[in-house]
Amino acid sequence: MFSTKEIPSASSLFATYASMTASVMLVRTVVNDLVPSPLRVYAHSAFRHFFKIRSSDLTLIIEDNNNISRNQIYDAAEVYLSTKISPNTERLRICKTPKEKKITIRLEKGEKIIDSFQGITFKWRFIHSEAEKNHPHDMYPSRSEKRSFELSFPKKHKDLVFDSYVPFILEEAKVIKDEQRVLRMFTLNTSHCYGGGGGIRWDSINLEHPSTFETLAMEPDLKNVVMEDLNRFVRRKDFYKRVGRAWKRGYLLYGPPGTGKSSLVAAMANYLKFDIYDLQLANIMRDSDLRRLLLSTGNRSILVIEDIDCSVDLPDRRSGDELQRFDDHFQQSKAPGTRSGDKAESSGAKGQFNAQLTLSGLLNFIDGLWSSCGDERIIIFTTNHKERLDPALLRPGRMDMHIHMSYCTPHGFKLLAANYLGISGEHSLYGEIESLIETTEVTPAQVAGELMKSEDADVALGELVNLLKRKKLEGDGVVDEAAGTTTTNQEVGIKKLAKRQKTENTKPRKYNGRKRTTRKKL
Ligand SMILES: Nc1ncnc2c1ncn2[C@@H]1O[C@H](COP(=O)(O)OP(=O)(O)OP(=O)(O)O)[C@@H](O)[C@H]1O
Ligand SMILES: [Mg+2]
Repeated sequence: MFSTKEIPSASSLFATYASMTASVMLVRTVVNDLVPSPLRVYAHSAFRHFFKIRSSDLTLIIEDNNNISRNQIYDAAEVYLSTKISPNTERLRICKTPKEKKITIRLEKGEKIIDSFQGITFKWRFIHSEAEKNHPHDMYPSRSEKRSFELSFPKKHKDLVFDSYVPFILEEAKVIKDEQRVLRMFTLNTSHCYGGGGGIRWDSINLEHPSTFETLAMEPDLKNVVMEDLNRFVRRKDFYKRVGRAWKRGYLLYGPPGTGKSSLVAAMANYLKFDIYDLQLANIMRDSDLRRLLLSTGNRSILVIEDIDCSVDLPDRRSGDELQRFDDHFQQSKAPGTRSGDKAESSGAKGQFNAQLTLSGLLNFIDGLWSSCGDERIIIFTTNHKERLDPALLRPGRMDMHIHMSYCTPHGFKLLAANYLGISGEHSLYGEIESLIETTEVTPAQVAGELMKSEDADVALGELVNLLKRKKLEGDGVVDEAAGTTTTNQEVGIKKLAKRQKTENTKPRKYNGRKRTTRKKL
């Protein structure tokens, strides 16, 4: 603190400043005259080198692209940092496109985020700048946006950042993106094909099937085996490459109608976050179409062919005349007044005329070109009649896993009761239901149907008891839905055994067009 007396006057301050400036200029003139220029420059830079204040931090610049392709680290950081927004953040950008499930949150320019990883603090800053691009031939300069992140951290952790932190962000972003990903369900659009211009092509809608492994009534051991198999498949990219196999896996789901085959396909898609391509072979007439369609499927997808036993006939290749007749027939069936969507009708027509599509052709293509041109492909066939399938489909290595979806068990029933009625513990009717289920072949779909009849657990379970008793009363037997006949338990056993023996002894007959009146879709 100065006393009033000690405060220097403005004129004395000016005089001091003027004399100092004069001295500095004098020294500079003397040095310039006496010291040669190169030596002067060297001395100057050496002085700056030794006396500059050094930062202990390293800053990495992560730009959004390198002018050719996107920078994966930038994209991952953008996703990762959107989960690290702190209460201090002042400006954010939000967006939601029709195809997105959730609102996307991104940082606004200049915003900072503090993150910590393995006890180390990382400072992130989002930079968004606009630069003018001046090309020699452009009359008007265009503006280009540059987005980047600055990542600052103590220099000594440089290796940790490259070896652990950045890979961690890439992995985390993948998980977050998978969670947010809206799955698509692709089906065939035939409206433009065969004379209508264009060709058969995939159309997609959001896949909003709610089936998951939690909601599936399946024996826990089987469920675990399937989930573990899927996990192993997705994490073994390097393995498949090393052993020279295409990164694909095939599943055959078989069992009576209403046992959850389609639900399992949806559960697998939801679990892996894979899109579904529902290939209705009945709509494909030419190998060339099939090839084009399969090649246009995306990676990380499940290709499903439902009811493989009835959707493909395997005739010998027929003459071109017959193919022409088929095309004519197809055009007629699309004429007004005909039921073009009738599955029985179209499969009958196909069985009669289709000459170009064969199951072995399909399998060869799937084994060959298609499987090797993409990554993370799953193919699933479903059938109610495994014994009717062509041996080519069942030969080792073609379908990696055969999954039998069977009738409801006491465990499956309890899971459905918990899901549909919210019963968490026991119920007075459980004992009776469980013993009835053990001795009656009832599908999970039938059980679910009864449980949906009332929100009142007592009423719904009462309905289920009635159904089970009715089934028992029908001659202590079961309804063999696949055959559409009622048989006794013993006969079912005998019939199954007979079928199996027949299958083992003889080549399965080619089954052409099993007709079903109702068709459940994914
Ligand atoms: N195992 C199951 N767990 C839970 N729900 C099931 C199960 N099986 C069937 N359901 C219920 O029954 C309905 C029909 O099942 P789904 O379509 O999966 O049977 P499916 O085996 O594919 O029959 P289909 O052979 O006729 O195609 C489903 O929407 C689901 O609500
Ligand atoms: Mg099905």
